Amino acid sequence: MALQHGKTLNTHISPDTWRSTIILLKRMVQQLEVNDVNFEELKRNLDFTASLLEAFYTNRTQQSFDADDDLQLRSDVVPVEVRDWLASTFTQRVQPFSQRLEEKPKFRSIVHAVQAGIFVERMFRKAYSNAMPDQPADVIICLRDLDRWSFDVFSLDSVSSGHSLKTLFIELIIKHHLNSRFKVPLSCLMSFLCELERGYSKHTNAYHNHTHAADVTHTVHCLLLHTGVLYWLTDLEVLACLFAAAIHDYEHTGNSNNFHIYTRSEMAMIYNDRSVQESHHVSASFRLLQNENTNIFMNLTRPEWLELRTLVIEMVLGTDMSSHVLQVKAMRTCLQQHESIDKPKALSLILHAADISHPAKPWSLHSRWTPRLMEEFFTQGDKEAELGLSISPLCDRHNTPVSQSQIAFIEFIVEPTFSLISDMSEKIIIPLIQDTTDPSICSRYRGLQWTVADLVGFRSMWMRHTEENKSRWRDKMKNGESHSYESEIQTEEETAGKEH
Ligand SMILES: Nc1nc2c(ncn2[C@@H]2O[C@@H]3COP(=O)(O)O[C@H]3[C@H]2O)c(=O)[nH]1
Ligand SMILES: [Mg+2]
Ligand SMILES: [Zn+2]
Repeated sequence: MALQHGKTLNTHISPDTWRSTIILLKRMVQQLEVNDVNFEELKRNLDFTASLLEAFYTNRTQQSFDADDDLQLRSDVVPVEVRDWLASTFTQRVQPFSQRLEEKPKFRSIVHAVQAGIFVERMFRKAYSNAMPDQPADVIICLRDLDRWSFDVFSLDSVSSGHSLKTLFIELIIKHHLNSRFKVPLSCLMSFLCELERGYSKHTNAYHNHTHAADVTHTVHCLLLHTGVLYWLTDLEVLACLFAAAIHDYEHTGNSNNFHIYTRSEMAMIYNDRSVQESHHVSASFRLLQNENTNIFMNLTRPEWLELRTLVIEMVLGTDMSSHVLQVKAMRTCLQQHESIDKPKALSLILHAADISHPAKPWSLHSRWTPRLMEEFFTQGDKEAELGLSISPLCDRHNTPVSQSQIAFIEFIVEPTFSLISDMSEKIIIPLIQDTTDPSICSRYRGLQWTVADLVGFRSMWMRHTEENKSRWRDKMKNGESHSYESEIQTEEETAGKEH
């Protein structure tokens, strides 16, 4: 029994986490023995162990991802069209990672980490939001859920009159104290965000618009918070993460990179077919900063600015889906070989995970993103048909198995990525906790202890959602899914009607 457990744990929950749990349980017993019980703490610790056991239980039924065999697509399970799409989108052999200066991960001091833990704990528990004072009441109410994985960005977009990206970005910058730390002029920030939102509307995309950018920015914030990776970062790195998320699809054309390459678009010519759109998103966003009125980083020192730019470029280029397999493989190998984790690689993976996170969110959100994305794919298919090109996989509005493709996307792409993020975060966070030997820090230990609990809870939370979403898609398949877009839109409206 013990051996069997150990085997499963190696893939999903690290021995360090189990050790921390045992310490926690022993501490609870000691407290009970001497009748020194803090009910809040006891409840939190029990929550933690329950979440861990829940994650363990779910893991046993979870299909594991073997990075050595790329996507491991079994032809009897995945339809040909979906397999073609997965292979052409995620396994393209691209250029090796660019050489960067050998950079050892820089840990914030443990004192810093513990302080951050307490700070984050406070952020979570705060019953009010730090919203700008002149925000409408509905916006303030909506932003109270900002730290929650189930935060509804569609609601924020509606109560902020279509300014979810602007509202959310400002809120997060203030929340992380980055405006004061980097002396970001508020007027510049406003103008920059207006331009950013304008760029996201340029091609009137159903999916790749400012709401998606707001969603990804929020998700990056949540990932940093719930995994505890936030404690590992400097303020500048947090700023880089939020900025990269906000700009990561700026001026997206609504087409795939392959479409740009096949049609020899202007962008493909400029960027030599390499990460065509991602290169544009970064380049065009940095161009915005060239203008004095929109230069939100005007008060950064030159080294700060260079470090931020390097990080943002690497993170946004890492959202090119054709680098998915390489990214996942490299991080898996790093974890397996107990190498130190490269910060830019870790942060790129977090942005990539946030970019594909909606299938790991509640169905009420996932079911609203899917038809938007499908409509964008189908619009490209219509263009391809018009141009006499063959229609790309998943882009034929009359013949696309949406449910099957979503199940495959969740199983082969989303779950392995989130599993990796969870493992990586454990590896980053556990040493921060174990190194806590200074007695003055021990008294503040509870903040970080709580974070480990949150990290374990995070794993079981996303697993619950991916399982639920796959099961919803399976039900749709059983009920005879029509391959037409109209039926998907109707489903979305029904869902929204039922759940709101
Ligand atoms: N098939 C499928 N692809 C998705 C889904 N969510 C995101 N993606 C793809 O993942 C990509 C991530 O980067 P982008 O946001 O540029 O474009 C996104 C889509 O191409 C999904 O639910 N299903
Ligand atoms: Mg993109
Ligand atoms: Zn995106």
